[in-house]
Amino acid sequence: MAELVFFTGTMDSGKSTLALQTDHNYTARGRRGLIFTRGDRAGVARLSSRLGLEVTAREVLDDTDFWAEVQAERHAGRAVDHVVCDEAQFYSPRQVEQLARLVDETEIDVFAFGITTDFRTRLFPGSARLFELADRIEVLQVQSLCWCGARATHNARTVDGVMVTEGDQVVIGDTADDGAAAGGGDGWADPGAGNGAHDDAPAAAAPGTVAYEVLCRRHHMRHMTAATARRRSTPTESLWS
Ligand SMILES: Nc1ncnc2c1ncn2[C@@H]1O[C@H](COP(=O)(O)OP(=O)(O)O)[C@@H](O)[C@H]1O
Ligand SMILES: Cc1cn([C@H]2C[C@H](O)[C@@H](COP(=O)(O)O)O2)c(=O)[nH]c1=O
Repeated sequence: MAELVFFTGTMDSGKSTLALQTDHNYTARGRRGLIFTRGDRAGVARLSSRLGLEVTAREVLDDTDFWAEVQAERHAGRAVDHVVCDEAQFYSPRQVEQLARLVDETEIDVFAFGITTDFRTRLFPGSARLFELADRIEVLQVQSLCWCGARATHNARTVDGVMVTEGDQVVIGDTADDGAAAGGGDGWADPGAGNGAHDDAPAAAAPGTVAYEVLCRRHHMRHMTAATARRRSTPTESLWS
C-alpha cells in the first residue's frame, strides 16, 4: 500500500542526501518519480546535498498543485510511481493535503523531507501538517551534533554571529559560518541576491549575515552557540576541540 512518509531531522542531518538516494533506488528498479523542492540553497529548481550530489527538480511555488501536476504528467502518457518532496517544511498545509490525496487515491508513494521546527523552535506549517497526516514519521538516523557532543535537536539562527529568536520564519541559508545574507518580508530569498532565488520573493532588504547552527535543546534554550560557549568556556561546558 502506498504511503506518505515524512523524513525529518535538523538541518544538516542528511535529508536531501536521503531524498536523492530514495529516488535513485526506486528509479533503478524501473519506477518513475517526480522530484520537487522549494528554496534549495543551490538555486531554483535544484535539489542539492552537502555530499555534492545535485539534480534538477520541480520548484514548488505558492500556487503549485501537486494533484494537478501528477494528473498532467499521467495525461501526457508518463507514469508517476512516486513523488520526492524536499524542503517540505516550506510547503503549505493545503499542498501537504494534496500529497496525502495522491497517496490515497492514486496509490503513489510520497516521500517528504524537511526540518520540523524553525529557529524559534516553532513548527513550520508544512511540517505540522505532515505530522498530522503522514502514515509514518522517520527521524534521520545520522545524528547531527551540538557543539557539546549531544544529539542536535534544534536549529539556531545567527545574524552576524549572534543567535536571534526574532525574524522572518523563512530565510534560506546554510549551517556554514559564511551564511547567506538575510532576506526580508516573508523571507523568500531575493531573486537578485543569488542565494536561492525564488519567484514568490519579496524584495525588502534586511541587514546582517544569516547562518544556522544545530544545537541540543539545552543549549538552544540558553542561546549558547559554539561561539558563545567558546567565549564563556566554563568547566562544565567543555568544547570538543
Ligand atoms: N565531507 C563530508 N564527508 C562525509 N559526509 C559529509 C561531508 N559533508 C557533509 N556530509 C554529510 O552530509 C550530511 C548533510 O547532508 P544533507 O543531505 O545536505 O543534509 P540536510 O538536507 O539534512 O540539510 C551531514 O550530516 C554529513 O553526514
Ligand atoms: C531553521 C530554519 C531554516 N530555514 C531554512 C534554511 C535552509 O535554507 C532550509 C533548511 O535546509 P536544510 O537542507 O535542512 O539544511 O531552511 C529557514 O528558512 N528558517 C528557519 O527557521
